[in-house]
Amino acid sequence: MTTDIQQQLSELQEQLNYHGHLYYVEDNPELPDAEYDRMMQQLLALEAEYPELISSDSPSQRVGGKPLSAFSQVQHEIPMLSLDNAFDDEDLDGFEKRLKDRLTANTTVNYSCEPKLDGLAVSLMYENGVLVQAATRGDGTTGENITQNVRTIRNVPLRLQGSGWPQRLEVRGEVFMPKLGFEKLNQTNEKKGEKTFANPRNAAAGSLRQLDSKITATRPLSFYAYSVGVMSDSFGDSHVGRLEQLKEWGVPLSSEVKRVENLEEVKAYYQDISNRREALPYEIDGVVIKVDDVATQERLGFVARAPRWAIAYKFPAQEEITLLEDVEFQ
Ligand SMILES: NC(=O)c1c(N)nc(OC2CCCC2)nc1O[C@@H]1CCC[C@@H]1O
Repeated sequence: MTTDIQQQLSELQEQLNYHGHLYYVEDNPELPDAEYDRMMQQLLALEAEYPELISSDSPSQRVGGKPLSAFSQVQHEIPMLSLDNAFDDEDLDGFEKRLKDRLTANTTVNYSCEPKLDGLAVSLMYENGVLVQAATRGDGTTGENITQNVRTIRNVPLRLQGSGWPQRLEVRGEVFMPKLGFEKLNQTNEKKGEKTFANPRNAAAGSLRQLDSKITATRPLSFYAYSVGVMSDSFGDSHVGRLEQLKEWGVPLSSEVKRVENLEEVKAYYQDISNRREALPYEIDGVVIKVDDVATQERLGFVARAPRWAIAYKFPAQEEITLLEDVEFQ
């Protein structure tokens, strides 16, 4: 009897995970929402009848249990670093000069170019392909355990897809609130006379810091990966290649991640993203440039808390741009 029910449960979970991935990660659903909801109701009914068969990575388990009294602490096995800043092309030239001085002459260096998402850095730990822990970056060494809240983020896979992932795999990335979701949340809160948020970053931070994950579950949060931390088996020798491998395993990435072959192309990428910044569905405050080759990253290492092999190339603060417009129209 139970095996038959178990068969039915795992098929429903499989279907809901597959269609949930298409909807939340690929933004390309195959199923009408009503059909998806009907299947979820079916799963919930079955699990209510056989609670002993509920598995933690079931799609029905996204919204956590009772509220926490406090967040427990998490020690990051590998520190979560911050980034040095560049503000103009000269700073960028200096970044490349410093790193090339430390490499054998005329080493060609490819770069990974990524939008610098303006949200909160988090760490997702997967064991045997199942999400077992999520933590904030905190001070880089110690963060807060926000697993219950991160599980409510619809594009965060509770279970990795495909196969071949390391037994332990830490995915690092940014939790953010897309601009449209932010606008809707503030309008709703305004109407209800509740507090509104100053910007999507604050809204994301406030939503992740809820002790009651049922509140987090109502907030339009999203997640994009940007690096790998702990891995029990190493994979890939290119940073962009690793990110693409994460995508194969069902982990969402920004579609703007790109490998380029030299600093000129980095500057062109920066200009292109800067031109399209207002049209992007999420807020960014620059682009992140990384040496793509993993072995070269390891050779270059870090200075204090920031890597020698990565830099954030920031846009001028918005108010400066406004001043500039004032000057032009005066
Ligand atoms: N905010 C981002 O989009 C971003 C990114 N695309 N890539 C990285 O790479 C890490 C790994 C190596 C050094 C920093 N970090 C990012 O954000 C960091 C997290 C903490 C401080 C920065 O905001």
